[in-house]
Amino acid sequence: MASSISSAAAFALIPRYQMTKLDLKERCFRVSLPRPTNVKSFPSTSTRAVMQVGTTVKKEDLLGLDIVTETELSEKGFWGLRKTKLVCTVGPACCSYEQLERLALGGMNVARLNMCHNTKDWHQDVIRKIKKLNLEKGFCVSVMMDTEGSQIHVADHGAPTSLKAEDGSIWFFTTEQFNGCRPFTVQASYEGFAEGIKEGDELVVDGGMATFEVIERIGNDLRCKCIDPGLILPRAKLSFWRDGKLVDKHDKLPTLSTKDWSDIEFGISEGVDFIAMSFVKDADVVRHLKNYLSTKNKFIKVLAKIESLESLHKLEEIVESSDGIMIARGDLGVEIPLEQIPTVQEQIINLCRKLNKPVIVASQLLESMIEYPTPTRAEIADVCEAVKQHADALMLSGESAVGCFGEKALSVLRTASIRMEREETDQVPHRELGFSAPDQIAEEICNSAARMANSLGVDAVFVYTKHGQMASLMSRNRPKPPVFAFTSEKETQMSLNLLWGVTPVLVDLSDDRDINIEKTTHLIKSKGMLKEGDVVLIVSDVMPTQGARTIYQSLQVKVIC
Ligand SMILES: Nc1ncnc2c1ncn2[C@@H]1O[C@H](COP(=O)(O)OP(=O)(O)OP(=O)(O)O)[C@@H](O)[C@H]1O
Ligand SMILES: CC(=O)C(=O)O
Ligand SMILES: [K+]
Ligand SMILES: [Mg+2]
Repeated sequence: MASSISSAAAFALIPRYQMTKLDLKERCFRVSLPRPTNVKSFPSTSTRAVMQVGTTVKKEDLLGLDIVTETELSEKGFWGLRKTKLVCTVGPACCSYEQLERLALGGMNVARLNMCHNTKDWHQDVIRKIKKLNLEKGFCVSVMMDTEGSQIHVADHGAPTSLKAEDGSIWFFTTEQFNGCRPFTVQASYEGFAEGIKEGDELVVDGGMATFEVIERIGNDLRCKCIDPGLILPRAKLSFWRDGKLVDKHDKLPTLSTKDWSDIEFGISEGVDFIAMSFVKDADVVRHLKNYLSTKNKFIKVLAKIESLESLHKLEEIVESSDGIMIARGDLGVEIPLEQIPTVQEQIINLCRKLNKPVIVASQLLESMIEYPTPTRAEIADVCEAVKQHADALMLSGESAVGCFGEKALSVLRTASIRMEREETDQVPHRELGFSAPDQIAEEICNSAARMANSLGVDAVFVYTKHGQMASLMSRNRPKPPVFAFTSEKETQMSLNLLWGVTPVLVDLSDDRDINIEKTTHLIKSKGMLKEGDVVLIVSDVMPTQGARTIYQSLQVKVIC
């Protein structure tokens, strides 16, 4: 894009902080330019990527950097890198090798597989395609498995795609299994769904898509009258309300069902990077899964999904016990009033910043793009608000899984989040996001490092890390320059894919900090990504095995020569 507009016009469009960089460094075409207003928004991924679908890369060309970052760096320089990470749900609309490749090129950092849908064979096929793309084409896309969990929903029984409930119509909600369609009858997924439910309670479909009043309970079944007409979609979620309060039924349901455990075994054997646990109730269940994984594959990260009222009551312990959080606004909106979601989202993100856990904002970010090629203005505002609130990652659900414009939706997420990141960097002075206790050396180093990186205007931060701890502490502080996290652990590289502003780089690190710095600087310089006079801030948690020095976490500023 830089070459398509004159340098004078380009200069006028560069935000303030980038102008400073230009003055200092005279590198106008290495600076990424914001989109001018007269250019059509949201280009398709295929027109912007230099790396074309179908190209195979030579391994020795990669330097442990993934191909998408390398292309972006060579086009736009350090300051042009996107920082917010993007998660795409894979479904029938994007599961071929070519479609997955296009999503990877479009910036997908993590592919999510929802075990609620489709067969194990289908999921296995997708996981293997992603791993093949990583291996053969130089991508670095992590795989997240999302458990089905136990929830009460309309069973999949091959009925028409949706049922229409008219005002005053009488419906029968049953647990009896049947195939096909029975008039005015809905099959519920869970045997005990009517337990404890009384006449006069309200049955709400999908958080308000339609509402019924319970008029009679007959054994396990309910006879209900529609009091707010609407649609009952396949797998619609069912919740009960009494006197304006949710009747909580999750306490009777296991967080990990027998099917979930079998899916987890499958995920372990297929080598997924993240397991997102649906309907987490408390920290115990998160610890239980983490303990189990520690005996099988300790590198798999456990993400707790916040999607029930109960999880909000135990938020702090859940965040603390997990490796990261997903704000699953779809189901959360079934359990709390919709108008509370923006505030709850902000509170969860703040807590994740405080406890240093990556957080994904999920569901309905660009819902209208399932059907339409452009997003609504409100959707863009939602995406920007999530970035502003300091989310690490944004997620596409139906938009990519079943939507007609999945690749475009990804491009919209990318463009909107980059724009918001720039405005934030430009306008907001450095804010202390990291908290640290007096004895937390690593935290204190990273808090200071972020402050220094911003005030010195360094070109990049290099972190040398074994398990990603220092990289996450740097990311938490939202430094303005990009963070390159060098690690020799493949698993660490994959888990860093969810961290805001962190580009993981796989290299063979030694225990000697100086050798590591020398080697990686040389590699990056040889690719033309660093030049003489560039300033790099260096943070390391790679511990020397010999020598008497005990302070192994270190901070250093280096001018490239
Ligand atoms: N693997 C898949 N196969 C078929 N359809 C899928 C698949 N994954 C997602 N979908 C479709 O995409 C839609 C949105 O996907 P997503 O998994 O985000 O939503 P969800 O089912 O509401 O999530 P959750 O059940 O975790 O709350 C689903 O309703 C489903 O129709
Ligand atoms: C993503 C998810 O599970 C939800 O929004 O409910
Ligand atoms: K799920
Ligand atoms: Mg959910």
